[in-house]
Amino acid sequence: MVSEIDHFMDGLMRRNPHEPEFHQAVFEFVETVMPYYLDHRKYTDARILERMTEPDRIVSFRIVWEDDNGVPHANKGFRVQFNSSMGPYKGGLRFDPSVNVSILKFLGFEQTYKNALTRLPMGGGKGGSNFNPKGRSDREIMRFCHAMMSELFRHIGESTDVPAGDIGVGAREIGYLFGKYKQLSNHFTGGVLTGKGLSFGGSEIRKEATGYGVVVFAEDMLKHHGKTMSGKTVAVSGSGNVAIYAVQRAMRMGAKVVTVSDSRGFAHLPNGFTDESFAILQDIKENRRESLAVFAQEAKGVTYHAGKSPWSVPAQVGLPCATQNEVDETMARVMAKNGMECLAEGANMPLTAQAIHVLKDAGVIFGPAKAANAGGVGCSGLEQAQNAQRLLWTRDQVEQELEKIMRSIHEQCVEYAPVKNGVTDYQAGANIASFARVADAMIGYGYL
Ligand SMILES: NC(=O)C1=CN([C@@H]2O[C@H](COP(=O)(O)OP(=O)(O)OC[C@H]3O[C@@H](n4cnc5c(N)ncnc54)[C@H](O)[C@@H]3O)[C@@H](O)[C@H]2O)C=CC1
Ligand SMILES: O=C(O)CCC(=O)C(=O)O
Repeated sequence: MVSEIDHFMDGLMRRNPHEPEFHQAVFEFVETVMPYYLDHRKYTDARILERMTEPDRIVSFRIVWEDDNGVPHANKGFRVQFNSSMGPYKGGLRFDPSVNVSILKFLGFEQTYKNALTRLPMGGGKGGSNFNPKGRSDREIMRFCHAMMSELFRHIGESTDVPAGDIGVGAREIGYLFGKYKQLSNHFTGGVLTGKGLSFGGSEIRKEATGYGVVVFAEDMLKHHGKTMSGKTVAVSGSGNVAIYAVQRAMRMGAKVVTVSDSRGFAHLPNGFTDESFAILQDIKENRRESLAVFAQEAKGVTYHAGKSPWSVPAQVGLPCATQNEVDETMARVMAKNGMECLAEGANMPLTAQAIHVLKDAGVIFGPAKAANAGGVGCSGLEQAQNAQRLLWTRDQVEQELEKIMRSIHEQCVEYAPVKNGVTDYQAGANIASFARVADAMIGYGYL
């Protein structure tokens, strides 16, 4: 088995040199899917693994925008349209200086299998720009978004490719992007972007959906192993869209949330978040767009640790919600030693491959991103459904549908997952269940 995996990865790395994040995402998938793949001749005969690791296409373009001093800047823009077997390409846009083709290919690949698990008609894609929104004024963000859409609009559409938010892209940016799309196309096509404002075709709960979904999934995993979230100490990383609503949902489930972080350090709340400290965090991050150091000054019972990650704080549940590869093997050992029982990935690929092995070997229940954080894109699918119906569902309706999606993902994982020492292998379950769904669709289309 190891030699088949190595052989496959050698070929992939030769065909896609200098793309470490893409190699990592494919390895994490192939490592668990290979035995199932080799057991089914319909897949091996169709060379389906080789085919599904090559994106349908990658669009790359220049974005020129003007800053507040009238100086022009040029950034790179991309859209990776990875796989449309399950439906129109669907996945977020990321604005961050680190954005490159390797990162967007890893994200587009992961998105394809995540979206398949939702069972909604969505293919996988991802895009973005190396534009750094930090420190930019609202006007500059608007001009950048308008400039980006001047090219992106040619490549997207409600039945072609439907972008949404990701790191650095929230409701404000989606509003500017949608406004420009509407102007250029002279169509009000709600279903072309998701994460829109509620007054122009957005959905209730989309803002909260990823963070809420992560906690619902963690609770399902705990329950499946005879445990519960209530009373547990929870460490969260990040303090953006996913992290904020993971904190809120975990608090509502009776957990004590003791950390949040950003790229400059982490905030420690030994007695856990209160409604008051949560409201301050939300205001600082969503309205004032300030750093966690400010949060630590304004909220009671908070210490700030510059330049450190939150994983040395003992917790029974870990929710990494910041970015890729934020947890390495050493941190995973610390988590396991400190008694972690369950970890659900809120961010995409926050754990290195070695970190996942350390946690699984220590018997920690591990929820991979493509299952645990699928609530965001699941709710985007519900937004598209509302746009197609020209209706706005109530908060309760959306929340019920979203919980159904998360529960169904948990069931699919359990159906396909091996069990080792009494612990369900959700990583293998999520990968095999989604592989089978995408592979069967691709085979159904013939050799394309
Ligand atoms: N927004 C969504 O609906 C979904 C987002 N995700 C993933 O969740 C993660 C977070 O995304 P959002 O919350 O939407 O973005 P965001 O832009 O709202 O927040 C990102 C957070 O991560 C922190 N961060 C960024 N780079 C970091 C670094 N190098 N080290 C430490 N912290 C860092 C930022 O300070 C911020 O707190 C990403 O991996 C994203 O791909 C996954 C599913 C859906
Ligand atoms: O809502 C969406 O379409 C995309 C969400 C996303 O980017 C993700 O799941 O990583």
